[in-house]
Amino acid sequence: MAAQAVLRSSAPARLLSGSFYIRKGVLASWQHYQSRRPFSNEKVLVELDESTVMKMKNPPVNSLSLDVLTEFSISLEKLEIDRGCRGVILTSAFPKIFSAGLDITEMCGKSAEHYAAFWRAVQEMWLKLYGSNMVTIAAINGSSPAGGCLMAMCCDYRIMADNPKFAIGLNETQLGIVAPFWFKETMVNTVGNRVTEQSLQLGQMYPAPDALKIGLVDKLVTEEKVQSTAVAAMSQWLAVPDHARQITKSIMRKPTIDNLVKHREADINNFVSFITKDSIQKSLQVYMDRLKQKK
Ligand SMILES: CCCCC/C=C\CCCC/C=C/C(=O)SCCNC(=O)CCNC(=O)[C@H](O)C(C)(C)COP(=O)(O)OP(=O)(O)OC[C@H]1O[C@@H](n2cnc3c(N)ncnc32)[C@H](O)[C@@H]1OP(=O)(O)O
Repeated sequence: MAAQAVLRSSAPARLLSGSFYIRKGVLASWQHYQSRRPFSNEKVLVELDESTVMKMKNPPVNSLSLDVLTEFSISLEKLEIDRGCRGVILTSAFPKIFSAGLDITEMCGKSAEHYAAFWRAVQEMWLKLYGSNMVTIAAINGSSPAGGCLMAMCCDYRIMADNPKFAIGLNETQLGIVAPFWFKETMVNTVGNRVTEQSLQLGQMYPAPDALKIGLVDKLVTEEKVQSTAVAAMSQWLAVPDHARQITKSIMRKPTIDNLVKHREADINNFVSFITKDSIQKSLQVYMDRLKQKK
């Protein structure tokens, strides 16, 4: 029930509405006490040290299952209403993998109701992260295909481990599926139209150095320095007055967010009718089999 309640609330209210601050003020004291403690979730750890760090921990590859997405949205919502938290670093608990993207098993052989619930959870994660009032920094400590890349692109700043074996991109077409319009818009807002057009059609994954060249990530550092560099970047971003930074972020992102909010139900219906097609189910199955065979 709690998960559903959170999943129905919408992120733009956080980024765009003044009432958010009133709510923050009223609830601040007990929330401050509550949320300054680390959360002990199963698959999304929230550590409150020098900086607030959200660590995805869904072995083996941090695929974004319905559970992970739900837990992620709830954790982010908790931080969002915590006045003591102005910024969050998003990373992975595992070396070498940031996130393998959406959990393909959630999109195979399930009911239409399941697909609809799953897709709503994907949308909610995006609305909350892309629409966050907080400074969000992705510490990309490994590969990050598709939904993993989307999460990273939702952040304000991206630091990636400097290893050409780690790649990032929206590779959906390689699976025989299509990145929806709001994935596309997030990428356009990050790297521009021309690069997005080519990347999406080819389903291109960019090794870290190439990701830096096209502006998909902002900085490369050695694997060991990813998190400390994120902490340093966070202090830089937090030196800017919150209200000015938040309004600017909102001006930049509002049209993209509004577009999904407006078409949210149609987007769910589109996803369900697309993913239930036999040909798409077959493509996903072939892709999964190939993943398993590569060992
Ligand atoms: C016209 C309108 C359109 C409307 C919308 C329509 C369509 C919907 C679009 C949906 C958008 C989709 C977004 C996505 O995110 S799809 C997921 C894409 N992800 C990938 O392609 C990543 C695949 N995985 C990998 O490339 C590699 O696993 C790796 C992440 C680079 C890690 O490599 P490695 O360390 O070598 O691990 P393994 O490959 O051995 O994998 C370990 C086990 O994990 C399983 N696995 C991997 N990825 C996933 C995944 N995304 N979901 C579920 N399971 C995954 C893999 O099969 C291995 O399992 P096993 O141990 O049981 O063999």
